[in-house]
Amino acid sequence: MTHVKPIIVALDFATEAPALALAEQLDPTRCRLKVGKELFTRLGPAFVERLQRLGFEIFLDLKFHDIPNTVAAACAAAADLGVWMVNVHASGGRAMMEAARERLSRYERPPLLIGVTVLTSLDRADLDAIGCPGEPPERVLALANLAHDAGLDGIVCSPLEAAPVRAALGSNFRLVTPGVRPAGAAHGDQKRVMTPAEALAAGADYLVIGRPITQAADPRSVIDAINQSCMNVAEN
Ligand SMILES: O=c1ccn([C@@H]2O[C@H](COP(=O)(O)O)[C@@H](O)[C@H]2O)c(=O)[nH]1
Repeated sequence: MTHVKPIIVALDFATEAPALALAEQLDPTRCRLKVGKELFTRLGPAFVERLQRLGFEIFLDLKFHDIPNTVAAACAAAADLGVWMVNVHASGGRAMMEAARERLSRYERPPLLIGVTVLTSLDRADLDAIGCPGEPPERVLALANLAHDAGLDGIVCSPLEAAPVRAALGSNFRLVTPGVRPAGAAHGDQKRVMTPAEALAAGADYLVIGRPITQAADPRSVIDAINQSCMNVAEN
């Protein structure tokens, strides 16, 4: 089987007009949308609902990281909004992730609950500097295991770690990968990067892609080209 609709477009905009203009150009059968901290802080739940009315499944990327009670309540707020996917920082700990899981289990159709491992903008030197020495894959695997044991549906990691996490945690654990760049695209602040086809071949389920699409002259053709490049990558 090949991947169905792997692209999640990161809708990182400062105002409503360009975000809505892009969403209205895109096809919900070809991609999902991600609403992150910038857009959500500016436009709030009403904008998420508007995107959902256009037919899009929404990944609400707010990366909750707080005490268990607070994170569980925030996840419930996301579920009430009807989003498709929500995330928490796995480094918030097992009790925090379990509290989120328990709270979402009260919903008939809860959003997918995903744990952020090591941000794709960090490399080994950055981990050293924040007092977490070691290679990113080592830390990603440890946090992936913790998220899995806490009952989460998957993790955010870079595609570079997809293969070892997939091998360790099996085919049902969702791997959501930012740090994806079509060949030749600028990496910007992303440090752990692969192309879309490489990411899927390594075991990623979803490709979170922002600037290469949102800043393109013709975002739809970039999405079509990425989907085309991924067509023959088999699921593993
Ligand atoms: O580790 C992470 C977690 C989240 N992100 C988010 O993904 C997109 C990537 O955007 P690009 O423009 O393709 O770099 C962005 O919204 C981040 O907040 C991430 O990059 N890495």
